Amino acid sequence: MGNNQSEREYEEIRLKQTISLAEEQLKQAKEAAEKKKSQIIEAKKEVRENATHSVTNLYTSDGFEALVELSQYMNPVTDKIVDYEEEEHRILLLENMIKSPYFARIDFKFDDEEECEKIYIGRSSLRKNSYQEMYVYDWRSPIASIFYRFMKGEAFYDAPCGRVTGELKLKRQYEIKNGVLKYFFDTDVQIVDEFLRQLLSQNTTAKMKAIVETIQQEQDAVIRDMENDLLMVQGVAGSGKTSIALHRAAYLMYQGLQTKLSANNIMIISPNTIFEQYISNVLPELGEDNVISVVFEDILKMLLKGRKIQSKNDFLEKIIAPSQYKKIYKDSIEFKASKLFGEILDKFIYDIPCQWIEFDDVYYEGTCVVNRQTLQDKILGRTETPLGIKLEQLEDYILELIFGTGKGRGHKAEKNLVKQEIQKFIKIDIFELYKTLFSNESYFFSLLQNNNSSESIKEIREYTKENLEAGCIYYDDAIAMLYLYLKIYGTNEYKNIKQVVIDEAQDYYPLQYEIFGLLFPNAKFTILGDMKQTLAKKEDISFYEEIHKILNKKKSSLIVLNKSFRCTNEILNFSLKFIEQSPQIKSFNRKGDSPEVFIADNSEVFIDKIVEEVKSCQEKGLQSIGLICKTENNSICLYNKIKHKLDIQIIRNGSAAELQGVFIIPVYMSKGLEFDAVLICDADNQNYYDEDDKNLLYVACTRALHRLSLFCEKEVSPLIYATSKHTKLAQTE
Ligand SMILES: Nc1ncnc2c1ncn2[C@@H]1O[C@H](COP(=O)(O)OP(=O)(O)OP(=O)(O)O)[C@@H](O)[C@H]1O
Repeated sequence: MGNNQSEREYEEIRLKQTISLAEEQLKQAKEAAEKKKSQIIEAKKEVRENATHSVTNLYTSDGFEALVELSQYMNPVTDKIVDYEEEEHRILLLENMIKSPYFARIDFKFDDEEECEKIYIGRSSLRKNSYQEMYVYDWRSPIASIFYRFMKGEAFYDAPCGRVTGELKLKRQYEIKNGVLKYFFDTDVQIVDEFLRQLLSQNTTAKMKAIVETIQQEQDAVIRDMENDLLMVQGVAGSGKTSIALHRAAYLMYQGLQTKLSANNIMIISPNTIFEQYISNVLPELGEDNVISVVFEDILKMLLKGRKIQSKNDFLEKIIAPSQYKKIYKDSIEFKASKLFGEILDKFIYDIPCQWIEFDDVYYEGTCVVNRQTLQDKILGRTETPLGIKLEQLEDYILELIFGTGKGRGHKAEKNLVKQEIQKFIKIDIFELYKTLFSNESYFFSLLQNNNSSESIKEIREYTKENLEAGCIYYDDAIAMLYLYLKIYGTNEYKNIKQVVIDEAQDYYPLQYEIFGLLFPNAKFTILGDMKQTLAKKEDISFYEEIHKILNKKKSSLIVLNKSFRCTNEILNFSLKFIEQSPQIKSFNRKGDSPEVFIADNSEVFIDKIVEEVKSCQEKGLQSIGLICKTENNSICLYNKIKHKLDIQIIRNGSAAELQGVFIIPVYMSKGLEFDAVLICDADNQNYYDEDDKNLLYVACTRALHRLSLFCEKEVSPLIYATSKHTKLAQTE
C-alpha cells in the first residue's frame, strides 16, 4: 500500500507528536497517581489513629456522634481512592494510546470555515492541556460519527449545540502497532472492504474483540441511537448484534458522562455464563469498566431464594432432545410464559385477599382487637400498593392497635407471640400459592374463561399439578412464579438500572418481557435477536411488535440487519437452507471451502473421520474447533468415544476454562459464540427431523467462521439430505 512520500512523512511526524504528548501526560499521570497513593496511605493512617478512639467509644459515648466523627475521617479517604482509581484508569488509556493512538482521520471543512480540519479518531481522546487542542477524538464523540456514516462529500453530525454541516474531504485509516505506523490508506480508493475482509479472515480468539475500527454505517446507527426508549434489532446470524450491544454500552457510558450514567447503571442480560465469559473482554478493550451482566436464571434464583429450581440447561435439554414428552414440555412453557397466563396470574392475584387468604379476628388478652372484615377491607383498599406490601403493613397496624405507637411499648416476647399469629395469614409462600392455582381445577378454568380450555391446557394443568405436588419447580414454572412474586412484592433490586441490553432476545417468552418491565421500571431497553435462531419455538417479525406492546415505551424502533460478517459465503449459503430464506440476507463476500457431509456406516469409521477432520483443521492453522452436538447426552457420548484420540474438552453445566482449542458443546450452549471450524457430529435422522431442528441446525452451522462439516452414522437427517446440493456425500467407508 504505497503512500505518497510527503504524506507518509507528514503522518510519521504527526504520530511522533501524538505519542510524545501521550508520553508526557502518562508521566504526569503516574506522578499524580503516586502522590494520590501516598495521600491515601497517610489518610488511612490518620483514620486508624483517630478512629480507634471513636470505635472504642462507640458504646460508651453517644454512638451516633462517634459514627459521624468516623465518617468525617472516612469520606475523604473514599474520595481519594476514587481519585486514585480514575488516575489509574487514565494511565491505562494513555499506555494504550502510546501503542496505537488512533485508527482513522477525517478532513472536514466546516461550512463556516475556510480551512479543513484534520480530525484523528482513536479509542479514547487526547488533548493538549494548555490549549485544549484535540490531538485525538474519542470514537464516540459526535464528530467521529462522520467517519462511520459518510463517504467523501457533504456530511454532518449532531452535536449538543445542534446539527453541524460541512464537507468531508478525506477519509483515512491507519494500522499502528506498538507505536509504529505500518500503513495507511484512503477509503476513496475502495480498499475498506479489503481491509475488513482481511480482518474477518483471521482466526477467532477465545474472547470477543472490539470492532471500533470497522463499525459499519448501519451498525453505527444502532450504537449511537439516543432517540428511543426501546430499540430493537433483528439481525441475521453473525450480523454483529453482540458486538453492537457492547459498543453501544461503551457509547452510553460516554454519553452518560454528564448524566453520571456509569457501568453500574447498565445491565446486559446474557443467555448463559459461557457467553458472559466470551464477551467479557470487549469493554475493557475499549477502556471501559465491564457493565453488570446477568443470566435470567440467576435473577430467578436470587428472587425465589430457598427453592430448588430446574436449571435452564436441563430444561433446554428436555425441550430439544428427542422424546415422547417433548410436546408437553413445549406446550407447557408456551402457555405458562405467555401473555395470557400473565393475565390469568393477574386475576388470581386480584382474587387472593377474598378467596385465598383466611383472615382471622385478632384477639389479645381475651378481647377482639380487630375483626377479619376490617383486615380484609384494609387489603382491598389502596389498590396501587402491591398486595404483599399491604399485608406486611397489616402487621404494623395490628401491633400498633395492641401495643400503641412509640418505641419500647409492649414486651418483646409478647410482641413476638402476636407477630407469629399475624404471620399465619399475612405471609405468602409463592410456591404454595402457585400450587393452589393448579390444584383447583374449576377455579383454574374459571380464570381462563372463554380464552382456552383445550385438551392441551387440561394436560398442562394436570402435568403441572403433579410436578408441583412432587415439589419440583421446572424452569417454566419458576418464570411464572417470579412474575407472581414481582406482582405481589415488587422489588427495588434494579431501580438504579437505566439501560438494559438483552442479547439473544428471541429466546425469551412474553412473560419474561413482562418480568423485565417489572424488574427495570426506570430503564431504556436495547433488544437484539434473530427470530430464526430460536430454541424450540417459532417466531416471526410480530415477535418485536409483542415486545413493544409489553414494554410499552414511548419511543421505539426496529432496525433490521441483513449482512452477516461471520461466515464465508459457502457456509452462509449452506446454513440459509435450513430457514425460510429472506432474499435480503447477504454475507460479507468472503470465500472458503464448501461445507461437507460425511456419512459412516459404523461407529469406528465415524469417529475416525471426525478425528481426521479435527487434525486437518489444526494443520490448516484453525485454532478454535467446536464439535457441536444436539444435546448434552450426545456430547458426553461423543466425548467418551473420542477423548483418547484427541486433546479435547467438553463443555458441561455452562462451564469452560477457555474457548480455545478443540471442544464438544451442546448446540444450545453454543449460541452467540463462534469457532474457526465447526463439526456437527450427530447430523442423523434421529436427532434432526422437525421444524425446530431446522433452527438448531441454522444456529450450529452459523457458528463457523471458516470451515463446516457434518457427520452422522448411518441415516443422515432428512433436513440435511434435502439441502445436500452443495455438499459431497462421502461414500460409506
Ligand atoms: N463491523 C465489523 N467489523 C469487523 N468485524 C465485525 C463487524 N461486525 C461484526 N463483526 C464480526 O462478526 C462476527 C459476528 O459478530 P457477532 O457475534 O456480534 O454477531 P451476532 O449477530 O451477535 O451473531 P449471532 O446472532 O450469530 O450470535 C464477530 O467475529 C465480529 O467480530
